[in-house]
Amino acid sequence: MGSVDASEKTITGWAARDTTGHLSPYTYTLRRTGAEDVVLKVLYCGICHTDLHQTKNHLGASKYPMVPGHEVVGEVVEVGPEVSKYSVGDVVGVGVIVGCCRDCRPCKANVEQYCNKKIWSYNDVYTDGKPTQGGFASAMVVDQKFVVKIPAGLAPEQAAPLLCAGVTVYSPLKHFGLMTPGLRGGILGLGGVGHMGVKVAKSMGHHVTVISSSNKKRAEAMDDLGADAYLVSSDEAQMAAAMDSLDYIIDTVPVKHPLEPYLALLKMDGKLVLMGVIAEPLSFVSPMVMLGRKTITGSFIGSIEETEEVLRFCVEKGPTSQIEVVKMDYLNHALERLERNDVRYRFVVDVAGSNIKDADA
Ligand SMILES: NC(=O)C1=CN([C@@H]2O[C@H](COP(=O)(O)OP(=O)(O)OC[C@H]3O[C@@H](n4cnc5c(N)ncnc54)[C@H](OP(=O)(O)O)[C@@H]3O)[C@@H](O)[C@H]2O)C=CC1
Ligand SMILES: O=C/C=C/c1ccc(O)c(O)c1
Ligand SMILES: [Zn+2]
Ligand SMILES: [Zn+2]
Repeated sequence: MGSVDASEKTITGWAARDTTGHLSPYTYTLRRTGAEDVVLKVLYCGICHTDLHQTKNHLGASKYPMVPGHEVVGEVVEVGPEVSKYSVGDVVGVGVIVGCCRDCRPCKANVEQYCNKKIWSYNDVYTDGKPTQGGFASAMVVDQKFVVKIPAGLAPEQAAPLLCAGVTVYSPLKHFGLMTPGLRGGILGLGGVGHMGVKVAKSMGHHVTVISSSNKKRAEAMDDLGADAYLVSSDEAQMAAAMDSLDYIIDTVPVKHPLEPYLALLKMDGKLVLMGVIAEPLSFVSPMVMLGRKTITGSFIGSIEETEEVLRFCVEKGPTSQIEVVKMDYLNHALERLERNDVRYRFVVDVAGSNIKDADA
């Protein structure tokens, strides 16, 4: 049993106000702690490309002011009276989803990320009618169902990228039966999600080929991340030599791009798993999938269960995220660098170390 603070907390987050995506301090109130709510002091929050899509309204549904951030690691500072899973002082994580209906087929199958009534951790409306706000803030209040424990052996800043990027690659590999050692995988786009793809797939015993838009990341991919091969997508000779060689490709490119060059890399029955959030039609001619019985599919983050699993997997098998830790006053600069593909490979904001001044403090 925990104690409930009956007052609303006034806190500060960094919010985008319009489609420029520029973030600045914003004061708002958190809901009163409900029976099953966990209040966390945010320690670290990773910056995902989705934060850019949302703050800049790439998907056309952004609502402002918007405090982004969905790779949140925090310390529990208060729990509601019916919280059984967490206690004050626990280090916990929150990802993309903070609510679901609990009654539909996906919810009953514990794949709540596919619930049509899911509630996003920001840019959405909570059950009390208030906007949800994310992790670039001093604190969050989250229902315990959408909170995961950060296991011992994982540094909090290291854990942050696993809560979106990590589980986003783990979930389809598991769901599509692609965890068998010896498989040959491709990672298209070596950014935040892509680099976790290399690390997780290597830890599963796969032969991993990075497919990148330039040669700039070759040495790092091979020497630091452990990739086995590296292709530059514009190099026709390299791409032709690699035809019919991959069991799957995890495609993380965040902008419109042709699919056919990558379908050609797949073996018979190979799978192209789309991850990038792209609000424009992508195209391919049907023989590219028919002649080889290939699959184009997609996958959306992972469930809470899979998030707990990927955290354990990383502790047991050892893959770590490669991060650049920055303070909150670097957030806009970090987003600009992310937009111009200048990060190796995930920014993580040291929120607690940034001395955010809350009105209540
Ligand atoms: N499906 C899901 O559940 C999830 C989807 N996403 C989405 O996945 C995509 C990737 O996210 P994330 O890894 O954080 O993004 P990053 O920006 O960190 O990485 C994207 C990578 O794609 C490549 N790329 C090719 N063309 C471009 C371009 N024009 N601009 C930028 N990058 C380009 C780059 O790799 P290289 O230099 O090797 O070419 C780049 O590093 C985003 O659309 C994001 O919204 C993210 C998380 C979960
Ligand atoms: O970063 C995680 C979110 C991914 C995402 C996938 C699909 C979609 O329509 C989104 O708005 C976000
Ligand atoms: Zn994300
Ligand atoms: Zn549901």
